Amino acid sequence: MPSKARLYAEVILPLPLFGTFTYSIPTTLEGKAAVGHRVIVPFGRKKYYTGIIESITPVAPEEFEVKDISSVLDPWPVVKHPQLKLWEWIAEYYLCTAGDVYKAAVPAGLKVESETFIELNPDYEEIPDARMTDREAIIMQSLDHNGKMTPAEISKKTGLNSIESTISSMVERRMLIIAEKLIERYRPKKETLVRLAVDRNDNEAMHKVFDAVKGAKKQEMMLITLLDNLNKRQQQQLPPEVPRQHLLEQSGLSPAILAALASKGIVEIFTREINRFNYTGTEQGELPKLSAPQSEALDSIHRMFIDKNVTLLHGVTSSGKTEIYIHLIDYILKKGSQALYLVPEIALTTQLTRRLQKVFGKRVIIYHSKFSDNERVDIWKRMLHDPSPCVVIGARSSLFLPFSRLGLVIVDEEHESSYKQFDPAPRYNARDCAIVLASMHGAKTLLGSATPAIETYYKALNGRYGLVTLSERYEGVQLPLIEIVDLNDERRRGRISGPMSARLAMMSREAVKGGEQVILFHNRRGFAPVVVCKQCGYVPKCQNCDVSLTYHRKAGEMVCHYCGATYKLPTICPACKEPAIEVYGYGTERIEEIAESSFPGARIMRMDLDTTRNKDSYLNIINDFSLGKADILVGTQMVTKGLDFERVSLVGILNADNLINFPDFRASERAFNMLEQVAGRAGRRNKRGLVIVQTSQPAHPILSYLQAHNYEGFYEHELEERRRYGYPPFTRVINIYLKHRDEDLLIKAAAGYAETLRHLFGNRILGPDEPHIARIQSLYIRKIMLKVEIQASMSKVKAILRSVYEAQMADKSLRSLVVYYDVDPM
Ligand SMILES: Nc1ncnc2c1ncn2[C@@H]1O[C@H](COP(=O)(O)OP(=O)(O)OP(=O)(O)O)[C@@H](O)[C@H]1O
Ligand SMILES: [Zn+2]
Repeated sequence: MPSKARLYAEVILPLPLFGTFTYSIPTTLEGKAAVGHRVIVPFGRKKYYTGIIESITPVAPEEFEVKDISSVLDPWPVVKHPQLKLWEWIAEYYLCTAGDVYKAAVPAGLKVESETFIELNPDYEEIPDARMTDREAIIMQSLDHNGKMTPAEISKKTGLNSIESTISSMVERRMLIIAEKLIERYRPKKETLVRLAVDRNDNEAMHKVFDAVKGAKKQEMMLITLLDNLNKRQQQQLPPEVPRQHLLEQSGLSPAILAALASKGIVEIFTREINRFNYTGTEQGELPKLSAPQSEALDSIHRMFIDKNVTLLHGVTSSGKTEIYIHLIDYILKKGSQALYLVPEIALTTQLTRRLQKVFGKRVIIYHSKFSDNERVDIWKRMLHDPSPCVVIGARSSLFLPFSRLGLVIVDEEHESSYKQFDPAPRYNARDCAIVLASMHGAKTLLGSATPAIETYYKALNGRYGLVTLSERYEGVQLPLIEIVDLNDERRRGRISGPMSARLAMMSREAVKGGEQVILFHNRRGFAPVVVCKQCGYVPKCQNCDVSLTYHRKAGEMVCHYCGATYKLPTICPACKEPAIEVYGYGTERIEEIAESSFPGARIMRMDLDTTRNKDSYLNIINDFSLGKADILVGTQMVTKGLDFERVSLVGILNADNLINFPDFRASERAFNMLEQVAGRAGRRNKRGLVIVQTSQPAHPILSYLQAHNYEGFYEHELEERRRYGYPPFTRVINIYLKHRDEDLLIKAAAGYAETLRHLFGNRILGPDEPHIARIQSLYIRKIMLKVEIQASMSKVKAILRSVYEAQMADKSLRSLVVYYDVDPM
């Protein structure tokens, strides 16, 4: 029998393993399995995963036996061509695997995976004298009672801990069997509807229907409610069906009544899948009218885009960058394309959504990680099947949505470090990926900021990017006045108690009295960042991380801000046994409390990680503050950027030292940006705002640039430092992280690794160093830094890094060493 040539698929799996995996396409699936499709494939001994087909080839792999694809999940590709190209680029550039990118890019609901279930072996015959331990008996009973369960469920049901070894011994003795089952996590949303089972225009039939409910008052009422609704819907040209819930609520009758009508064959009750994506936006409204400088800037952007793919809009805070973005988006939508509007933090989507919906109505799509997985799948599906013009507002992961005709990407606050994902891989910078994504679509990118990243401004000045400047605030409001308060001096003069100088307290009080609002910014959350024994100096640390704990009073516990582990505050010092544990310092929780007592009558709100755990909490805080339901907003960096509150006249920065003193080459840049941004929240309308900066280093150069709102000056100063010490934009930095449970082994391994690298890269290698936090989640950490000249070939550099990795890992004793890279660290 002449065998037809087979086809093979290269499949990306959601696993941290390099490369793609080859599967054969069974003849039954030929034509159905194509690039970008979701497929279920077997992997390892028993597992099944959802993979994405990256490519198809007729060339059979030589060395090994390939397995078949088990099934193809959809009749269409779930990932489109430019997206796959972006994934490839990210994996290559950020030195991670395609699987890492896949995991981050696609909502979990689209990744059906197999899960391990344990069940009783129906063929197991109890041998009369076989001994069973108590634990085994309990597990047997529970499985008999509940049917198959995952190991975790068994643990929960039986209350037994560490059951893995018990289970595996029972499996070996054939008492239990392991089954793999595919779990689909995505649940489509369903709507239950009611329609009439007979033709409403058929008088005879309708007579019979009314006869059938004669005497049954409630059924008759229900029927009339239904008919009423159907009439109304007919007038509105809507389909002849009514949501069941609506009928029940309107009639005030029970589901049993409706069921009775159904059993008499009068109505039909049926369900239908609906997209959670909410189409109920308002209709398209007016575009904002631009001021003269804004229109000029918009024209310049259009002109820049003629020969530049990327343009930087450098506009001071409250200059109306958002309004310009809105005009650009409108232009793109009218051309029939889609736009992506990236913001660095979810908090920013709330105010923006409202501003954009006013103009673009239901064409605004919001996407970020606070959406439930089901909601994310629904948005994904909508984007997949509906290529019509839309604007997506989102945090970094919205980059991965299946755009079909992207025409414009806006990266607002492009300097923000939160665009960089630090953990887990892919450690990508969404701004830089957005530029690549746009170019893959032939689209343009607009970067916007009042404080551009040094690298971005450098590229703009050198002509790589277009540059458009907007140097005045909307309606010519002056940039806020910056007043520096010297904390040391205040202490000497006894003019400070607690976290607030007398000056800041007085100005806050005055602002509130005058009906204005105040933002107090402090970049530490919790109640007190220092817990210490007064007697012996003992400081409680996280058991998993090299981090001292922060006391959270409301929760009544100490928290590790790295891994989230919580501990009880000891009353007695575990080291010296004295009851001398004290808490010091200030976090936002404590500042809120102090503000409450210092400003009696003032209404105070707090916005930080602890008060914004769920999706609506941002919205509520921002809305309430906008509506003037509070006078003072205390917050962490969340309050610093992009937010637009009309009545804020005073911003207090409680401790600028926390920002300035950071041992890393980006510290000054980060501090300047954050200070300028938070200052920019003050006095955005009408009156000039005031910013009070408390610091013990009043002469620090950053602060004088801040006082003059002199971004260019700061840039020149910082660029000189970067040049002198060989940092970006003059070099490219790749940090190589090594982690291991065993510190001694790690120290040796890191020294060896750095030595090998130094042979190849010379003095471009720095370290190994112990990072600021040298142990996280029980793993010790060392960092090696590689700085390469900007002209060097990155593909060569990366090839060398890979070969070093392979050579090092050949040493069996380093098997469990974790190695990863952070390319362009922030
Ligand atoms: N052309 C305009 N018409 C009406 N209002 C405007 C106009 N331009 C700006 N504004 C108002 O001025 C305020 C500041 O504008 P916007 O928030 O766009 O500034 P921004 O440049 O994005 O500032 P930031 O960098 O601080 O985020 C907003 O409340 C906005 O509505
Ligand atoms: Zn920890």
